[in-house]
Amino acid sequence: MFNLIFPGNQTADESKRLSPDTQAEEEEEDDGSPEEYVARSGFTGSGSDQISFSSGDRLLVHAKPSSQWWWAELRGVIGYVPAGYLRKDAAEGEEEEEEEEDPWQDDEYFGSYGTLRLHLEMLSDKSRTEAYRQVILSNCASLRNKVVMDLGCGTGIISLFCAQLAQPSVVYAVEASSMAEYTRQLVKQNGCEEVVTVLQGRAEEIELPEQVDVLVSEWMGNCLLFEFMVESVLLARDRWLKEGGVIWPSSAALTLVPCQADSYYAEKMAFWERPYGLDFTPLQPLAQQEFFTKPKFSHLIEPNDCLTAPCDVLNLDMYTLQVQDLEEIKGQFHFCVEKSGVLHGFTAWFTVHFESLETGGAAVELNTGPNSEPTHWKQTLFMLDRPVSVYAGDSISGTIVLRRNPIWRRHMTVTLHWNINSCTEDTDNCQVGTKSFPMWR
Ligand SMILES: N=C(N)NCC[C@H]1O[C@@H](n2cnc3c(N)ncnc32)[C@H](O)[C@@H]1O
Repeated sequence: MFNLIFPGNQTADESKRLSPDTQAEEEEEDDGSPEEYVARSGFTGSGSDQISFSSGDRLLVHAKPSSQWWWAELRGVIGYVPAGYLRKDAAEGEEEEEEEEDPWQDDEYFGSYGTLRLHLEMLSDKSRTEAYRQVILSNCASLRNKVVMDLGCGTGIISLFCAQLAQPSVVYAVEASSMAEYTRQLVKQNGCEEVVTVLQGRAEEIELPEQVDVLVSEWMGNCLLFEFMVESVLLARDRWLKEGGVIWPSSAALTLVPCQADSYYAEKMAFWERPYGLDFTPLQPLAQQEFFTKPKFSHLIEPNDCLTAPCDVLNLDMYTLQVQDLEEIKGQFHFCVEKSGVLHGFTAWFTVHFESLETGGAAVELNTGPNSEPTHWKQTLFMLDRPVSVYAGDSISGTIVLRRNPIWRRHMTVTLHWNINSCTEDTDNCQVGTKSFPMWR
């Protein structure tokens, strides 16, 4: 898991990592006059306060209330625009060599996997790590003499499980970060060098000496797709997986549920109502913008926060999924409210399945939802701008769209559209809502 750009609720030690907030502070102090920016790519605004633009449009930026959303003007229309879609327009004659930032942000990304913090977090996650161990254990007989690729092996834990619990002919452990040199030491330290070969490099670029029978990877990010490491897995599948080979995980599902989030709402919004007997409610619009614009990663939803039964909104088949499918993935949902309560938002989590190498063998499942052992991913909470009371029998239906950022290739925007239909016959009130959540650019 990797927090490329930290959400508003980042912890103190994470705040020192480069994030747009830091970049915004580093930009020269502006003198308040609007600045001209050029759109790197087109954007379709959602809601009344965002403006749409096309690639190449010149926008006048009047204010930068946050690192994610700026207040800008285009052809007389003013509204919020996503800062990541804009680049400064070089002044006339000024030779501004704008250092084009890597859209994959690989320096930060692989740089952070070169330290132990994230590997310790992943290895300390027993649910995650034991699930992969169970996959190897339950397929140990079929893995005999097989050629395996472990994509993004990190410290090599999956490769070591393969060598320790089964007898594959070889495991190619591919790792792009500097952790690879330590992974080699761990392989040797555990007497697995006969079976495990560590290759340092990006999976898309390294050369394997042969095709593989099994491609295994732990690629899942927050809300399943964040980091978009899945693209590397699909490219490796197409290039290195034998016809009839097995990919682990074999499938992935994203699950959604309408939920209450009383304590989070109280902590970030209700707090301003009467702090120390004073009325701080004029700050609530700021709180909404700052705390509810982005999803909340690592949210732990209690089962009784769920207002309905959850619903799988996306199902990905790792054998047929194509890289271009990742640009925009749509899902639908229909929930029946089981108990009256307050709809503060929606919570998402994922489940992956590992099919058995033996025909008819049992699949292994890794479920990161509230009814399973917690994992380091926990769940992802999408807070609505305003809570809505809902009643048993109401229905909540709508769509979820995961739209990959056309510029920052590890990021996406999650857009929710919902209709709340009251069940009481005498009122035909149907509340409609929509909100887009940048993750993170
Ligand atoms: N969300 C996750 N599971 N992240 C695990 C990412 C692990 O895979 C490594 N990794 C990610 N993408 C790649 C890639 N294309 N090639 C090789 N290693 C990769 C990364 O350095 C880290 O050790």
